[in-house]
Amino acid sequence: MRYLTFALGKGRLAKQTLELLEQLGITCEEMKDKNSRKLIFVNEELKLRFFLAKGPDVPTYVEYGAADIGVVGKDTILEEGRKVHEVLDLGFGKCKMCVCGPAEAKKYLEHRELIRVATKYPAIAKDYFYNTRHQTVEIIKLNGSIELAPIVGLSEVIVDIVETGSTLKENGLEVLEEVCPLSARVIVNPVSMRLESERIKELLINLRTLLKGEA
Ligand SMILES: Nc1ncnc2c1ncn2[C@@H]1O[C@H](COP(=O)(O)OP(=O)(O)OP(=O)(O)O)[C@@H](O)[C@H]1O
Ligand SMILES: O=P(O)(O)OC[C@H]1O[C@H](OP(=O)(O)OP(=O)(O)O)[C@H](O)[C@@H]1O
Repeated sequence: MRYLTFALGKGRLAKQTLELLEQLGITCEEMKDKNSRKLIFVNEELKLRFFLAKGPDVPTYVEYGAADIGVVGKDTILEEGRKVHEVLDLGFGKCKMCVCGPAEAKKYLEHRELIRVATKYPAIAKDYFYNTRHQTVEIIKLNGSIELAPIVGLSEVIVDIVETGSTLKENGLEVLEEVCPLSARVIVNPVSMRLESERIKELLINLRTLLKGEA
């Protein structure tokens, strides 16, 4: 039997993903060793391999088949646009992609003005402004602390993730429009989906049953 390989996004989603897999009896003891510099972890008994990667790299590993299955935020799936099957909403990591800014920026949206939009998600921002709002804008890619942009005058608005809203509030900004809801999703390589359909289907059925029980 060949190994089934999982790519998990580092950071916020990793812990809950591992906890969920553990509830299905899929454990990887080695992965819990915080001092280890090892990148790939193996469960010999179940013939499974796991690795942690930067979120945006997860769909890349899955598209190329270097991982059969991945767990990543919906934002990353939309932004990366990779050829993968999105098969399950895990229901955690819930947040929203929003257009945010100071209250005064509402008028730029109402009048569809040529404004600057700072974001870590240029593809999502472009799709939203051009295809949904039909508004021409200049998109500026940033890599973090996006809320700074309208404060220091880099852009009129931002497109960013909002969870509790406290980052916005503490910086005098607000949600101006909601782009889409987000949560952690399971993605699968299209070829693996056919070649390993039995094992993958069983895993998905077990995950769905577990999630229903938790709902
Ligand atoms: N408050 C939040 N901020 C950012 N992402 C969140 C939040 N709540 C849930 N998420 C989800 O968690 C995923 C992973 O977020 P995390 O910040 O760990 O990774 P990242 O954005 O790639 O971070 P970094 O750039 O710091 O490595 C996001 O893609 C998103 O789907
Ligand atoms: O609505 P809230 O609960 O305040 O969460 C939203 C904030 O969290 C994320 O930033 P993150 O902590 O990932 O840091 P970053 O801005 O450097 O990416 C996101 O980009 C927002 O800034």
